[in-house]
Parts: sequence; C-alpha cells; structure tokens
Amino acid sequence: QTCMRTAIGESAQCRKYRAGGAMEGGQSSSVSFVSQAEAQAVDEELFNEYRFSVDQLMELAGLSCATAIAKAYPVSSFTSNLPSVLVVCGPGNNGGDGLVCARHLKLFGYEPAIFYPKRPNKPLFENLTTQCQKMDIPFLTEFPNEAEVIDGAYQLVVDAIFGFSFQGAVREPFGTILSTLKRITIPIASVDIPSGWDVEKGNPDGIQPDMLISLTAPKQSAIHFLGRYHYLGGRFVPKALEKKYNLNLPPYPDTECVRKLP
Ligand SMILES: [K+]
Repeated sequence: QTCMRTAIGESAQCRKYRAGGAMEGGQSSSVSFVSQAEAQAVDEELFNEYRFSVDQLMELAGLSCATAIAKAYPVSSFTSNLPSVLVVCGPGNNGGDGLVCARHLKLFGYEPAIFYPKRPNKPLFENLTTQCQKMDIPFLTEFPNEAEVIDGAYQLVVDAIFGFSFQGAVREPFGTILSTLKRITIPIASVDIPSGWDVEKGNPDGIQPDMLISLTAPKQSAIHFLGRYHYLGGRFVPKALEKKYNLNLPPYPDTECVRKLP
C-alpha cells in the first residue's frame, strides 16, 4: 500500500483544515490530520527508507518544541527573571523529545526541571539525560502530586509523556501524574499529542493543553485541541514522503523550524 490516505477516502477531507489558503492553480492547501497508523508508517519510512537516525530527528523535534514554546511564551512575558518550566517525560521517544526540548529551553533562558520516572535502558536516552544533568537541569525524584505545588513552583508544564504510540488505558505512574496535570492552572504545552488522548479520537476528560506542537504532521486528535497555540514542528520531512502520504504540509516561513497553525 503506497498511500494509506487513499484507503481513508472521502472522510479524509473531514480531517483537513485550511492552513495555507489557496495554492497556485486554484488548488487549496490544507494540512492533513494523520491517523495513528499513518504517523507510525511515516516514522518507519523516515528511519528505514530515508535512513535518518532517531537522534537526528529527535534533536530537530525537541528543538522545534522549544522554539515554539519560546514564541508562544517568551521569556520576557514572565514576571520572574527565569521562567521555570516542568518538563514531564514519558518512557518512549516522546519523552526523548522532552529531554531535548528541556536542554534547548535552558539555552533559551528558561529554568527547566525534569521529571523522568521510566527511563529506557538505551544509550540514546542515557546520553540525553547526561546532557541535561551536565547543563544543571534538575531531575525531580518525586512528582509533586498537589496541583497547587506545581502552580506555585512553575510557570509552564511541558507534557512529553506519550506521543503517537500511546494505546489503551494509562498505566501508572502516569495515571496519577495526568490526573494532577488536569488540576493545574498554569498552561500545559503538549509535545505531538496531549498525553492520555487517543491519537485519533482525543479525550474530552483528559488534560486540556494551552499549546500543542504537532510534529511532522498533526494527528487526527488535534481537531479536538481547544488551546490557544497550535504549532507545526519537525521540519525534516522530505518532499517525496510528504507527497506519498498526502500530508499537504503548509510551508514553513524562511528558515523557521516551526509554524503556527490556525
Ligand atoms: K505528549
């Protein structure tokens, strides 16, 4: 199957929205909202056919997240000198994006702290962890389970718990973490997908982030995103791959690694 979108047929139209207006020749450009299977197929192809390494794409993904956060919540917009950001990292690559994002946030002048309860036993994640430690980014040993404590200590939470491979009921310790994150009042910026949301259907009872950074292409659940800032990041998709999956990615401005979506 060369293009899974073909199998989705007409209904795919419902999952597209206007992002870039009309293209040359009168054809409209609208970014596609991809299914979980499509997101995984694009991911596999980037690694297996296009020969990218996970480290490469994770670096660009995490940098995109930090860049989008800096655009939506500039350091100068906070009253405290160093805006503190709690970055919650999950057990897969979404968590890896969170580690990279934290490192870039630190370089951008934020004061990140990381909670990383389930660490994969792989050099990639160990190296990302060491890089953060050596940049004096603290790792919390316990999650503050009172919403008020988080509200008092931080200005923003980065949700890098689950991405497009999330499935089924949330297992601990992430169930407790997500139920606390539902009660905080400071904004949440979600990496790729609001954690705990079904990748396609969303989750009306889940966390409601203020910001979503869709990586590669928005997933179908992004239709249910009601926050203020929706950004597209991960400017690494080769044109042929974009065409094969009819991603219809809107153009990024000049050399930017992110762009705002309506
Ligand atoms: K996430």
